Amino acid sequence: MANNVKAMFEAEFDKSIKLLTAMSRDAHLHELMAKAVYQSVTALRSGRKLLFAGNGGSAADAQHWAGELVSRFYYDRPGLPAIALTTDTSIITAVGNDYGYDYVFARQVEALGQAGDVLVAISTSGNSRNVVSAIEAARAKEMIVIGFTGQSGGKMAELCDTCFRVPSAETPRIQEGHEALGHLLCALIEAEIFPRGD
Ligand SMILES: O=C(CO)[C@@H](O)[C@H](O)[C@H](O)[C@H](O)COP(=O)(O)O
Ligand SMILES: [Zn+2]
Repeated sequence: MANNVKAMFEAEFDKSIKLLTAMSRDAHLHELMAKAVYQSVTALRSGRKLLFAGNGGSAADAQHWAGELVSRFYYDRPGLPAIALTTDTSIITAVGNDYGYDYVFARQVEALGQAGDVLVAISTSGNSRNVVSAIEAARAKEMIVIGFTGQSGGKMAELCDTCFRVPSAETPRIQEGHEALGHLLCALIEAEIFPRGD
C-alpha cells in the first residue's frame, strides 16, 4: 500500500510538473493569454460582463473564477461583474426538464447575455453538447467566446474567438492546466483594471 501510494504520488506529480513547466514556456499560450486579457478588459471597461460555463470539475472552475472576479484575487478593489451559469439549480432543473440538458447554459446565455459580453466556456473534451450550444448562443448574440479545452480541442476549437488548448489528453491534467490559466487570467484582469501603485 505505502509503496503504491509513493509510486502513484510521484508519477502523478511528475506528470503535473512536466505539463505546467511546458505550458509556462509556451509562447503561443502567452499570446492567447494576452488576447484573452484584452478581450475581457475591453468588455469590462465597456460595462459588459463575463459568463462562465462547464460541467463537473469545469463547473467548479466556472464558479471559482467568477468568484475571484466578483470578490477579490490578490488584493482589495471593487467587484467585477461575472456570473457562473452552473449555480442556480432552479434554472438548471427547469431548463433541463423542459428543454433538455443540452440547453442548460445556452438558455441562460440567451436570457442574460448581451453583445460584447464574454462567455468563458470550459470543457476538457471540447465536445460537451451543453457547452457547445452555449458557445453557439453566445456567437448569435455577438458575444466574445474564450474557451478552455484539451489538446484535441474538440468541437470547441473552431467556435471560440480565443481557445486555450492544454497540451494533454488526460482529463485531470487538462483541468490542472485550466486552473493555472484561469487563475492567471483573473490576476491579469485585476492588475489591468485596478493597477496597484506599488
Ligand atoms: O472532474 C472531473 C474529472 O476530473 C469530472 O467531473 C468531469 O469534469 C466530468 O466528467 C465532465 O462531465 C467532463 O466534461 P468535459 O470536460 O468533457 O466537458
Ligand atoms: Zn475532477
